[in-house]
Amino acid sequence: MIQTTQLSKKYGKVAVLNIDSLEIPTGQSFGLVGNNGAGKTTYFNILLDLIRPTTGAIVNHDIQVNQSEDWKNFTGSFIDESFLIGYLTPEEYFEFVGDLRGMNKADIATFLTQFNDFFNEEIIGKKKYLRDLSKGNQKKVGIVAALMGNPKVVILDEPFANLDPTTQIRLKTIIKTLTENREITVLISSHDLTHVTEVCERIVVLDKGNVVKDIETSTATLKELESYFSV
Ligand SMILES: Nc1ncnc2c1ncn2[C@@H]1O[C@H](COP(=O)(O)OP(=O)(O)OP(=O)(O)O)[C@@H](O)[C@H]1O
Repeated sequence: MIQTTQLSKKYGKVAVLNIDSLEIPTGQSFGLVGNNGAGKTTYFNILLDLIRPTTGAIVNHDIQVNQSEDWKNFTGSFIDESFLIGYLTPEEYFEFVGDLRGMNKADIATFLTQFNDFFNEEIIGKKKYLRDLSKGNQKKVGIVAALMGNPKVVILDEPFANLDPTTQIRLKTIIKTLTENREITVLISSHDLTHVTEVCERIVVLDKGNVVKDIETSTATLKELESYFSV
């Protein structure tokens, strides 16, 4: 369970996030949508203790994220390319992250074979530094690294952006597989309403930092969101 209580973030006098209460049960696939500047990344950054809230707190599986780092052992995330290390190759980066996650070389090799299709022969064995990969290929590395070491919580900020259509479809399969046993909590932000409604069982809409919709995904959700955003 991820519990958010009386959370706010202000820059100067400008409030960019204001969430009174939000509970994300364990095993839920949770989608966060909202227009540019709505506060999605701010929420994820607070959840990952990358920025401090002005008020309130987020508790990830009983650990208040800005009071202990223990949540890092079971939380995988990819927000943006600042999570990568540009002067490493993908293999070196996966070894680095895998090592942090308690995986040995054999574990890492076995883990990576699941993603052969997702990588589409563009990641492994190319002898390229991460900084020289295309934006989409950097994203593939970041997403896969976020899944290393059997995390209980996975947080992905706009995972579909910059990916080609084939890879987007493969990513949807990966996310659905990840969430099918309902043990892993997956949080995704997206501007792609079709993808997010397909992979998330719950969608929260942020507008100027406020929760304006909290929907259990159904066949009507995509239309509801499209009509909300077309106003
Ligand atoms: N360091 C900062 N100083 C001032 N304002 C900031 C700072 N960081 C973020 N903001 C503001 O906070 C608001 C929320 O930004 P955030 O990145 O969370 O939105 P978002 O929903 O992720 O948007 P997008 O869809 O464009 O990625 C924006 O108005 C942004 O300009």
